[in-house]
Amino acid sequence: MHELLTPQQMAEADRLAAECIGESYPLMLRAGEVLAQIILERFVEVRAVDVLCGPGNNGGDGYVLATILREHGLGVRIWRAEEPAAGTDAARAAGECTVERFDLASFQPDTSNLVVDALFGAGLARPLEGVYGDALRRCAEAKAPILAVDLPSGVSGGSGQVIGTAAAAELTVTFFRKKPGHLLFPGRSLCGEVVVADIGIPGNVLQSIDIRCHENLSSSWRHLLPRPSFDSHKYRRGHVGVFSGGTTATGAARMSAMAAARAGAGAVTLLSPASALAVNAVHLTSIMLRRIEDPEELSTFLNERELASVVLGPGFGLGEKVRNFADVLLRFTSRSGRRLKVVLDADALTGFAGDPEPLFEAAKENGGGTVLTPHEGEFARIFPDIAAAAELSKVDRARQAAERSGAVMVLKGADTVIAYPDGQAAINSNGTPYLATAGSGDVLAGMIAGLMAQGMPPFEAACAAVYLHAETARSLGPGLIAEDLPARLPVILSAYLEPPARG
Ligand SMILES: NC(=O)C1=CN([C@@H]2O[C@H](COP(=O)(O)OP(=O)(O)OC[C@H]3O[C@@H](n4cnc5c(N)ncnc54)[C@H](O)[C@@H]3O)[C@@H](O)[C@H]2O)[C@@H](O)CC1
Ligand SMILES: [K+]
Repeated sequence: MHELLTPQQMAEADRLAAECIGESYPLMLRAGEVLAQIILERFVEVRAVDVLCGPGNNGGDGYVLATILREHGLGVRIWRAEEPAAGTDAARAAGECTVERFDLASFQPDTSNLVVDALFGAGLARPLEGVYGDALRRCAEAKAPILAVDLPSGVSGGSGQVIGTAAAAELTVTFFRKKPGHLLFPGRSLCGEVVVADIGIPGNVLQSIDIRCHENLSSSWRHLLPRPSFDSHKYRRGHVGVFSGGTTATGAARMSAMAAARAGAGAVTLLSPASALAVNAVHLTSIMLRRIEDPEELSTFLNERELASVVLGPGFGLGEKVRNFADVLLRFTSRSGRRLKVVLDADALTGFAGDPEPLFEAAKENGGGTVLTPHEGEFARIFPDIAAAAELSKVDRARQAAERSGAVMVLKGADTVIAYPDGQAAINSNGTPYLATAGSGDVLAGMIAGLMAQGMPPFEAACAAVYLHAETARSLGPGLIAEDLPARLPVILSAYLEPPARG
């Protein structure tokens, strides 16, 4: 159930289902029934319902719902600006519905009633304004309780962007599968709770649809989480290198290093400039320490020791050095024939601002073994044109950046998107505002490197790290600081290493 369908894919699923069943109308009847069931179960106090019906099939669901609710004795009124076009399922539903209609332009929300927003769903094609926008604005101002059918009207199912106007719902009932717009902000915050209802679309229609986007749930990667075998030794569990900044900027790398170790890497070495060796040494116990001053020393070290993955960027500093180090790391695999997976974060991204081509070239040479972890600001510095393209969803921005760089992209935020160069993408949905704290990104970079070092493929390692990072933060809650995350990670990780419960 973690597939996310674009509105076009959902229309295709509806079409295939109708082909299977013989007609599409039963799906609308079922949609109305499940909506009624949910309202009767969840809004037991409500005695009257105002159903706002649009001209398409979203409105059609509203007409079916209104009929059923009235049969259950609720006070029901329909508010509409236009009737559905003749010959559509919505027109049939409207024709079979004898609930009294009122003009949407005169709708004034009564906050003791439930408002059902069945104006527009998957078919939203232009900015929602005029009589529709005004009605939703009045709902928002009155803080009327709203149940949205499929999506809050005005929210794009594809991007989660508001097109024109939208009013926040308490509950959104969507059909068959979620859409990206339920998980991407601002759509996510306007949906309230999202319930996915079964309206009889057979699951096998998905076999004919090329799904490229998923909700980041553990079922996609849990089976790939590394488990040490009895004959493991520390280097077989993967050796991670993390690069430290200078004397006054060492903490970020130590947090990455600790996170890599807590994610299960067998050995972690902090690679520090000479100036910061003493300060790092004071703080390290199980993490090893080694001086790396310049690209030559780095190459020697890489040739000497079998590193599985590295983190470059947290607290590292900008300028030639970070660019040169990134180049050596990204080209190591093709030069040596030994696989080195590379996580570039923070300064290793900003270091390429204004001239990102060398980064993309080198990352491509690393053949899918690179993970870039920008937040929106860092993203805009290395992909300014993609960041500025307002028509692209966050998923499409991450995808285009992954394709351009040949790297797995972790575009961070409250709705972090993980994208693979082939277009596969996952949207994370368990984020928490407690993660908006200094150093949490350094921990994430270390977790990704730690999982990759143990052999987890980069895309799945990034998905798992993003999810487990958020889950760890949720378990800590108020007062969380980044240092808490690695310490807490083993508890969370062990829960996901248990075999999934049956059923
Ligand atoms: N078989 C199906 O296709 C099913 C569809 N279902 C419902 O159907 C919905 C999709 O139906 P539709 O494709 O008809 O799309 P909508 O009902 O979302 O809207 C399409 C109609 O709205 C108009 N429109 C679009 N944007 C507008 C705007 N900003 N201002 C004014 N008019 C605008 C279009 O011209 C079109 O007439 C889903 O969201 C779901 O609720 C469900 O009934 C389940 C079955
Ligand atoms: K709607």
